[in-house]
Amino acid sequence: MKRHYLDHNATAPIRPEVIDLVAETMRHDGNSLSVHEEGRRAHKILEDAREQVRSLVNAPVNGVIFTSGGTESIHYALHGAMAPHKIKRFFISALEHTAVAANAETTGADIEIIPALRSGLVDLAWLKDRLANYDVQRDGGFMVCLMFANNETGVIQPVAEAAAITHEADGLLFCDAAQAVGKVPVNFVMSGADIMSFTGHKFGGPIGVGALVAGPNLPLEPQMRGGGHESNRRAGTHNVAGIAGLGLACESAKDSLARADDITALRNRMEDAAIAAGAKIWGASEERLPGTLCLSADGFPGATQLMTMDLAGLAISAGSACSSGKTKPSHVLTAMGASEEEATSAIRVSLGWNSGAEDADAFIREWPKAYTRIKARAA
Ligand SMILES: Cc1ncc(COP(=O)(O)O)c(C=O)c1O
Repeated sequence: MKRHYLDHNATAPIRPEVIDLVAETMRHDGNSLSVHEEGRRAHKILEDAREQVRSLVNAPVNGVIFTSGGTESIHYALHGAMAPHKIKRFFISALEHTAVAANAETTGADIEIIPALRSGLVDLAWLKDRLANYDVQRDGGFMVCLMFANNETGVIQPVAEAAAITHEADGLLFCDAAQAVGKVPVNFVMSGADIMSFTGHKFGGPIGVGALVAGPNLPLEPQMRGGGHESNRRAGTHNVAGIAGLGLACESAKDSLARADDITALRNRMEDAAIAAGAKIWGASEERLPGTLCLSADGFPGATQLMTMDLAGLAISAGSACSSGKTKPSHVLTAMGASEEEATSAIRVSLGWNSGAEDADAFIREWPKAYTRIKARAA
């Protein structure tokens, strides 16, 4: 049976040209700190990849630090800011990936959750009100954490506005752009974020390689210490092949950005079919990632939907699968005001760089049929 992969937000298939480059680079791997020819070649590969990353997200010169992925970048951003910026409090949007709150908790700083609106946007009015009473001299430094786009609903967040509110009160803004880079235009400078993170495997790069982007003059305490890699900012022998793959994925992603309207049209076709069958869509009133569809289907548990679609040849996800690997009710939908029934009957369908009409058609053929069957059984 032909499989249809509709779970790009969990991880996207790696691009074939990236596999070729990673394999080729591994054959000649050198240590980028070695001064011999092999080392110099590795160094050049890294710096070329850094330029490719910089160009995709408009990062400042010397503003890209390579890491092992999104989770490490989040850890680095939060823990690395603690001492230099005397952080005493994190304001974390209720929509963030679990890695953000989990890493903030281990810093020992206080945490406040910024509520979400039913639309899937963060509640900026809440943040504005809260920061009007915040005094950095009295209360200590703070960081606001707001993702670029949500992994479950795809809703694009008002990062630039949040950054302006944050800076007005002398805080730092960290933006987890893991789901946005390579899918929609991301411009670090225009976003207003002080620190941004992303990961290669969400848009066709290799798993296990990502980046932290920050102005070169923003003090951040290194979290991995040892060798002098990444200009003493992140120790450990470089994953040269993986980084070369990340660079190429950034280059190739420019084509996917050009396909965004096509991907949106495919998503909208699936969405219309789901609505016609009785589904409720999350985040539909806001600007979303082109390929992301999050729906609830009363009486059709997410785990059952996942298994039914899997048997029909479609890979989708249910609940917070992206972050937990489990199908517990999504904290994102719950924060948006979903009832328990709505949250437990939610699934996420996500398209990406290699999705085509046949993938959307498979969903349109299989999902409404399955839901109609479930409803008929319950009647
Ligand atoms: C929004 C978001 N942030 C961070 C991550 C973690 O990235 P990584 O899997 O590279 O550690 C993910 C994906 O799991 C994500 O969706």
